[in-house]
Amino acid sequence: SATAATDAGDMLDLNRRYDFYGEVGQAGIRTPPQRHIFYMTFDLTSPLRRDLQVLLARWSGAIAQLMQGGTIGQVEPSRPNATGFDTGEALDLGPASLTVTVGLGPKVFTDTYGLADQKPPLLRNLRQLPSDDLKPELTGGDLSVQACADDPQVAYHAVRDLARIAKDTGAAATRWTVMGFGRASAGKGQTTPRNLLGFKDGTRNIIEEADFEKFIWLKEGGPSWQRNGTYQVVRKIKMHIENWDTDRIGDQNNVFGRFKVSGAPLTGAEEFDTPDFRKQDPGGNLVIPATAHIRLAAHENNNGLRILRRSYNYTDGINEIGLLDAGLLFISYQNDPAHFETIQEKLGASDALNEYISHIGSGIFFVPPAPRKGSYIAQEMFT
Ligand SMILES: C=CC1=C(C)c2cc3[nH]c(cc4nc(cc5[nH]c(cc1n2)c(C)c5CCC(=O)O)C(CCC(=O)O)=C4C)c(C)c3C=C
Ligand SMILES: [Fe+2]
Repeated sequence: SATAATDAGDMLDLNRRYDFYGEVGQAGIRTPPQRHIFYMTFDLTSPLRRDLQVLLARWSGAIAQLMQGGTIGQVEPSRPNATGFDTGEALDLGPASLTVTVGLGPKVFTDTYGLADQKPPLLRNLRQLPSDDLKPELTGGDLSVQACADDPQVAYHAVRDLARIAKDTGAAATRWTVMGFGRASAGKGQTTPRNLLGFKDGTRNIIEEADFEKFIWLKEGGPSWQRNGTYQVVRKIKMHIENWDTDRIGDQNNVFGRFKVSGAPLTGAEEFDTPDFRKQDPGGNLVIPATAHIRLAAHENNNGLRILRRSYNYTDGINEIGLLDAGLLFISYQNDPAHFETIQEKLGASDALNEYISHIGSGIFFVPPAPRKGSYIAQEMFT
């Protein structure tokens, strides 16, 4: 059709704002995906516990103000020789549904910071997975910041001003970053968007509250302050889109096990029809092929495992040989990082999509619950 999606969750309201404090998990996880992301990781640069503590406190205060559409300090100080605190480029743009989600990497929970005994029980580096082609400069990080908004400049401003605070405290320095667009996942009330391969992405995602309780928020194990936290896995996945564009449509549909335009499974007619993984054609071949992405990833074929996907499309422009350089910033949330590994172990080994993608970046972070008002992210781990 020639019209844009008009589900309630697709309507842009640049005055919409979310709360940083007091929610179950941090904002930016269950929040219906906004249109843009600026994702950045940081390395810790100070060995001092106090510096990390001050950074998390100052980030929290700043994020709370930014999510309300405010500045984090003066843009134009009255004394002419003073420096502005807020860089100013988001003035007048509104809150634009900004959420900033902060994650803590494995190095936070070490003796360096006296935090080894506070380590989230399941936090560790991901194991090496089949088909990994990870570049060190796009991998790892001790802190992550996921800023999402309906205006890209609002998201960028948030990350930029948080990076300034990191530098100012001497606690952390930038490591790797991805700017993404065209949310490649759907939340409640949203039309399923498309990734850069042209397929609807996010059809069978976690939506219901009961599933968030079951698969996303941490409920037990570890220190009590970690309750309602979750684990964030991020993968920068390059897509060889120029090769993809030369592939026959029948093959493209077989790669995913779905029809490109409707998003319906190859065994159905409508997007939300349940795939029938047993169905065979008259020749005895599986209608959804053995190597189809959805067959390998579906909870029916993974002992009921489900993860929340909150990905975005990205482009890095043109590569060194003149090809379009683009892909998917895949972000998933789950209450055990092994759930991601179990699915990716299968995908990395057998997915027909592997011909067209490479996992080039990776990170894993514990995302603490939302702080209470007057408190800051992970404050309890310092007490
Ligand atoms: C390890 C987890 C996953 C990675 C990595 C991943 C990469 C990836 N996916 C697409 C496109 C689609 N994925 C779809 C479904 C889907 N993908 C995963 C997991 C990973 N994907 C799951 C768990 C599911 C749901 C499976 C199911 O229950 O049926 C789909 C189909 C539509 C949908 O349900 O979202 C598409 C399309 C790309 C392009 C990609 C890497 C670049
Ligand atoms: Fe997928």
